[in-house]
Amino acid sequence: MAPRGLKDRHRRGMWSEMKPVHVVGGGLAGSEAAWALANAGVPVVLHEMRPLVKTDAHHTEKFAELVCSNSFRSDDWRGNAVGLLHEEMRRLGSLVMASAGPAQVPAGSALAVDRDVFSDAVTAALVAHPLITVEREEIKSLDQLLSVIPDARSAIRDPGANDALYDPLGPGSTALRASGRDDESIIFATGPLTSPSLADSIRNLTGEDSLAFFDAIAPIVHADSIDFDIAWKQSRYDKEGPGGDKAAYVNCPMDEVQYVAFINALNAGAKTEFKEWEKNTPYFEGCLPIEVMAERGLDTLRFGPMKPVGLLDPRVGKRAHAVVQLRQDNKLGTLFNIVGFQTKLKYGAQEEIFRMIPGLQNARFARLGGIHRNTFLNSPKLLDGTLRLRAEPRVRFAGQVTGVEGYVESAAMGMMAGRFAAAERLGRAIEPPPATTALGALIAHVTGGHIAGGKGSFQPMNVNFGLFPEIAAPTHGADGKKLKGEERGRAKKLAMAERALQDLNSWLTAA
Ligand SMILES: Cc1cc2nc3c(=O)[nH]c(=O)nc-3n(C[C@H](O)[C@H](O)[C@H](O)COP(=O)(O)OP(=O)(O)OC[C@H]3O[C@@H](n4cnc5c(N)ncnc54)[C@H](O)[C@@H]3O)c2cc1C
Repeated sequence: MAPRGLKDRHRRGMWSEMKPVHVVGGGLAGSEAAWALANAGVPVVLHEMRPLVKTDAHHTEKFAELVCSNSFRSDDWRGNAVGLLHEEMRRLGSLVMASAGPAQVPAGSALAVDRDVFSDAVTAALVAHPLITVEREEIKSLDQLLSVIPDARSAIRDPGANDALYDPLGPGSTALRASGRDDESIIFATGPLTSPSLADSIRNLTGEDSLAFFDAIAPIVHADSIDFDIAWKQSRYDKEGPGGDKAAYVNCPMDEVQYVAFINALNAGAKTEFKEWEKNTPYFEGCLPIEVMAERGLDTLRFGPMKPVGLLDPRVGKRAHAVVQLRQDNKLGTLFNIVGFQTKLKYGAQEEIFRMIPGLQNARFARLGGIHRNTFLNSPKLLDGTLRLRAEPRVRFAGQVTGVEGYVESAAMGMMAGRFAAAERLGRAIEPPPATTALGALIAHVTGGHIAGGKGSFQPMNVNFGLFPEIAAPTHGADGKKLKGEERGRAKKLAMAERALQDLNSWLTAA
């Protein structure tokens, strides 16, 4: 997948003089960052600690491993912000998007993949690229790849103080060049499970002490252990997927008595104990453990992941009181994950309680749910507009550790960090994409565009239209009729998406 001519130019030694950019972490973000750099003609050393050092969630040594769900969520750019992000990434040559296409499995209007086919494709592309060298090692501290660390704490007290000094095109460049430090460039894309020693080093440099909190993993069930005399296949509201498939999900119905018993069992089930350092750390709101939702009230789950709307139980010809949905997890269709059922219940309790779900009474679990750490920076305070650490601008961050949430968002932030670092290395000016685009809106979120002065409490976020600048919503449809409620909302999203793609194209042309 490397662009034509790159291999030849590499063989002729055109880049032999150029110092590589180091990318630490070969997850979603690190893979995209390495790809963006290498395709711009910049050599890359990609450092990945797996399989020598493991994380609590990864199971393989592949790049861009999907640790939980196999879904990149909606692929519809016209009505959904993550679908728009897919489209923008495709236009910028995303490796993740290119590898997802051939790995796709049925999931209605969502883009879901066979996780092995997907990661194999990303890994093969990176390993084959002539400008990418892979090093399997843990980078234990920020300064392991840097010659000298400046007085970071003073820069934290006065954010931006180092900006001019380190700007490769700015007034301080000459002094840095003389010291041989201006061509050092590292992207840390070590993700929510950044190894503890590196996390300590980041904390020491930034002075931040609130880098960790958690979210949880949903269980995966073997398809042949689902009882299809009870469960049935149907997409919510019979929404069509790409191949016209209206039955992408497996649905397990519950009546009121079964539902109440299930909630009681969740509330009583044995939970994983929090470690001392994990206490008082908040969850991702979008990824709450099922038992935490159950604690919030009897009907919370019925209005969340167990909502029965848009689904008709064919056995009785009516809507169930609650429905548990499962989504295909691999290309073969042999595994299904329980949608939204991330959990911190103990393994024994999970098997017992999830087998109370009608249709899953004999379920065999390929993977049970789990609990994990999530490491992220207070980015509005720490990072500049091109994702550089203000206190040490030779260092960039990318991916989930910057405070975005989700596979696609993490990959997007890797792609942008790679493009910024490539432009810097090649001596080209680069502006972040406009905030009217999904990519620009995400960067604005993490670098403080939406939090005045970078103050306030910063929380990781999925891409959503709430991050985009306002647009006047169309009041009338193409047929001249006045739009109402939901119609107007849809028209507004479409207008925002069209504006985004237009602005992205202008930005790409100007770059
Ligand atoms: C358990 C779990 C479940 C999740 N479930 C979902 C989900 O279902 N859907 C979703 O959209 N998002 C999910 N996320 C959130 C997030 O989108 C993913 O974690 C995503 O993989 C983040 O991409 P990343 O590239 O930033 O980090 P990662 O993909 O985790 O990549 C980071 C890489 O850095 C390596 N690394 C770490 N420290 C070092 C070091 N010191 N030296 C060298 N290498 C290092 C790791 O081994 C890893 O390969 C989940 C996160 C976790 C932890």
